[in-house]
Amino acid sequence: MTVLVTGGAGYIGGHMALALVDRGEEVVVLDNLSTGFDWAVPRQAKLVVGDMGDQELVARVIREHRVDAIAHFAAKIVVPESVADPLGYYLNNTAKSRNLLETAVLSGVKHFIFSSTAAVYGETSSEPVGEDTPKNPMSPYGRSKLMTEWMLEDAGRAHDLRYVALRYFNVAGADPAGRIGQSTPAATHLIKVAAQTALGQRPALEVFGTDYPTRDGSCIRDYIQVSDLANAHLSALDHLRRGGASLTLNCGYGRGYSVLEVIDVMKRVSGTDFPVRLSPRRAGDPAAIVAKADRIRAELGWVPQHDDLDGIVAQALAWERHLAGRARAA
Ligand SMILES: NC(=O)c1ccc[n+]([C@@H]2O[C@H](COP(=O)([O-])OP(=O)(O)OC[C@H]3O[C@@H](n4cnc5c(N)ncnc54)[C@H](O)[C@@H]3O)[C@@H](O)[C@H]2O)c1
Ligand SMILES: O=c1ccn([C@@H]2O[C@H](COP(=O)(O)OP(=O)(O)O[C@H]3O[C@H](CO)[C@@H](O)[C@H](O)[C@H]3O)[C@@H](O)[C@H]2O)c(=O)[nH]1
Repeated sequence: MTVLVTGGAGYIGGHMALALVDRGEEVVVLDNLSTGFDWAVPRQAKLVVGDMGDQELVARVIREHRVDAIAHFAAKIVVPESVADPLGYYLNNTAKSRNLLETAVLSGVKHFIFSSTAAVYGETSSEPVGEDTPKNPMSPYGRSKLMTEWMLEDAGRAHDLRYVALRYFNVAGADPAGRIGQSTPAATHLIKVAAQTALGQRPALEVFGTDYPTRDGSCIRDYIQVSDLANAHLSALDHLRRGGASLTLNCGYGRGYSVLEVIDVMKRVSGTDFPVRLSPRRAGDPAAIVAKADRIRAELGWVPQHDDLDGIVAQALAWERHLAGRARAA
């Protein structure tokens, strides 16, 4: 039995590939390396460089590696970029996921885990947000992912395929053992950008919007540590292999931090008082989004091990230092 990890050369997929090989699973990664890195794939996993929408290639990989489960991470993920290039996002995230799903069904793969996102909810009035909250995505990125959830739901009804769609909130931090982390140099994620700024790689950190209806005017997010998230996928895989029913679950800790609070933590943990600039709002950002996080614990027995913002920030900093060392050595 082999798990096919699409997007396994990327940030979260790479942590999943690592978690799988750490527990002795056979892993094949399929990645087009558009934002991923071949060196991020654990050496015990096989890397196939290619596109997840390429049905002939995917069918061959499934056959040759006797794939029994697909963990589908491959996507374009930048919210403002999706506002500027919606059709590119619908092609990569929705149309190619359709192809992947069809190949899975035709090839007899029965277990599918999908990287969905809190961005499917959009602006919400209820806080925290439960899975049944009406979906109102504010960006093409969020819509591209919601459409894939719908395809999964329909395909699960029509075919012999069960799935777990995990709606991640804001993923951050790095492998606690320091083996991998978030490596995209142009990443837009707050904690990554704050770590780069603390290390002097960026002149200042911009706060996008300080006039939101939140406790300090900046946006509130639920930051989940990346290996905790990978472990949730392992539990989802075990659930499906046990014959468990299809599920759609939030992945977050159920607690929100504002942008300004995250900056304070980064300043304290790094010991640097880096420059911060107050800037206008960024397109497509909801004011606050925090997970109602009990269903995943009940359904999968998931118990987070790294629910600690100081620790998450310290891991992000350590990984950024590691990347700087790599760049100097190259
Ligand atoms: N980072 C977050 O905070 C976050 C939050 C919610 C959901 N997600 C979801 O998690 C998944 C992984 O995100 P990430 O942060 O690791 O991003 P990432 O950019 O690091 O990883 C995505 C990977 O997919 C690959 N890829 C993209 N399109 C492909 C294609 N057509 N064929 C093959 N490979 C392709 C890229 O090369 C990259 O390695 C995505 O589906 C994203 O929507 C991420
Ligand atoms: O330099 C920065 C970067 C971000 N932010 C703010 O920080 C918050 C978090 O932003 P970011 O880290 O970019 O994450 P989100 O836009 O919330 O989106 C992430 O989290 C979503 C789930 O909530 C995922 O779907 C997306 O893929 C992922 O990018 C937002 O209010 C941003 O405006 C800043 O103020 N300055």
